[in-house]
Amino acid sequence: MSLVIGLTGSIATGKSTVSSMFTKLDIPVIDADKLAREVVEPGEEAYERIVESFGEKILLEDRTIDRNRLGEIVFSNESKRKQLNEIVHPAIRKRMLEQRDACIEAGERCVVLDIPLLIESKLEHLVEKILVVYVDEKTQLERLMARNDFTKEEAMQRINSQIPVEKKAELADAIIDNRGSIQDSFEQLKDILKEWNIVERGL
Ligand SMILES: CC(C)(COP(=O)(O)OP(=O)(O)OC[C@H]1O[C@@H](n2cnc3c(N)ncnc32)[C@H](O)[C@@H]1O)[C@@H](O)C(=O)NCCC(=O)NCCS
Ligand SMILES: Nc1ncnc2c1ncn2[C@@H]1O[C@H](COP(=O)(O)OP(=O)(O)OP(=O)(O)O)[C@@H](O)[C@H]1O
Repeated sequence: MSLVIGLTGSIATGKSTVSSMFTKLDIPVIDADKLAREVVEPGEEAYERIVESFGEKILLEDRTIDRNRLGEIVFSNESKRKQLNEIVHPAIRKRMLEQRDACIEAGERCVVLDIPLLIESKLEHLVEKILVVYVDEKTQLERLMARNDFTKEEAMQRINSQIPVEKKAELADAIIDNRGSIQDSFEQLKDILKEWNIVERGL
C-alpha cells in the first residue's frame, strides 16, 4: 500500500525546498505548479480558453503565455483569478490523479502531491496525510520578495490570495517549521517520515 502525502503551505513558505528533499529520499513527487505550466502550453484546451477569456495581450511574441502579465492581472483581481482557476484547475487535477494512480500501481511505498492550493481548493480527500511547510509571515514576505524580485505590494497581493499558513497548519497531520536552516527542515522531514514508517529509523 502506498501512502499519499499532500505537501502544502502558502506561497514561498518552502514547499519546493521540501519537495526536493523527498526526491533526495527517492520518494516520487507530483508537482501541481509544474502541471499548471504543462496544461497551458500552446495547443492545450486550457491555453485556448485562457486566450479567449483574457485576450491576446497575455501572450508573448512566440504566442506562449506571458506568466508575469497574467499574474499581474489575476493577483490584483479576485474574479479574474477565479476565472483562471476554473479553466486550469480541472486539467491539473486530471493529470495529477493519473500520475498519482500510476505511482500507486507501480507499488511506490509513498507518493507526494505538492499542491499549493490543497486547502483552498478543498482537495484534502485526495491525500491521506497533510504535511504543511510553515514560516511566519515576515519570513514569507522577505523570502518571496527576494526570490521573485517583487515589491512589498506585489508580494502581499500574492500572500493575501491564499489562506494564511497558520490556518493551514491547524489542519495538518505534521508541520515542518522552515524558519531555520534547510538542514534543520530536512531533519524534521526525516523524523516525520520515520513516524509514518516511510523511512527507516536509522536514517
Ligand atoms: C498566475 C500564473 C500565470 C503566474 O505564474 P508564475 O510563473 O508567476 O507563478 P507560479 O505558477 O510559479 O506560481 C507561484 C506560486 O503562486 C501561487 N499561486 C499560483 N496560482 C495561484 C492562484 N490561482 N491562487 C493563489 N495562489 C496561486 C502558488 O503558491 C504558486 O506556488 C500561474 O500561477 C497560474 O497559471 N496560476 C493558476 C494555476 C494555479 O492555481 N496554480 C497553483 C496551484 S496548482
Ligand atoms: N530554510 C530556508 N532558509 C533560507 N531560505 C529558504 C529556506 N527554505 C526556502 N528558502 C528560500 O525561500 C524561497 C521560497 O522557497 P520555495 O521556493 O521552496 O517556496 P514554495 O513554497 O515552493 O513557493 P511557491 O508557493 O511560490 O511555489 C526560495 O528562494 C528558497 O530558496
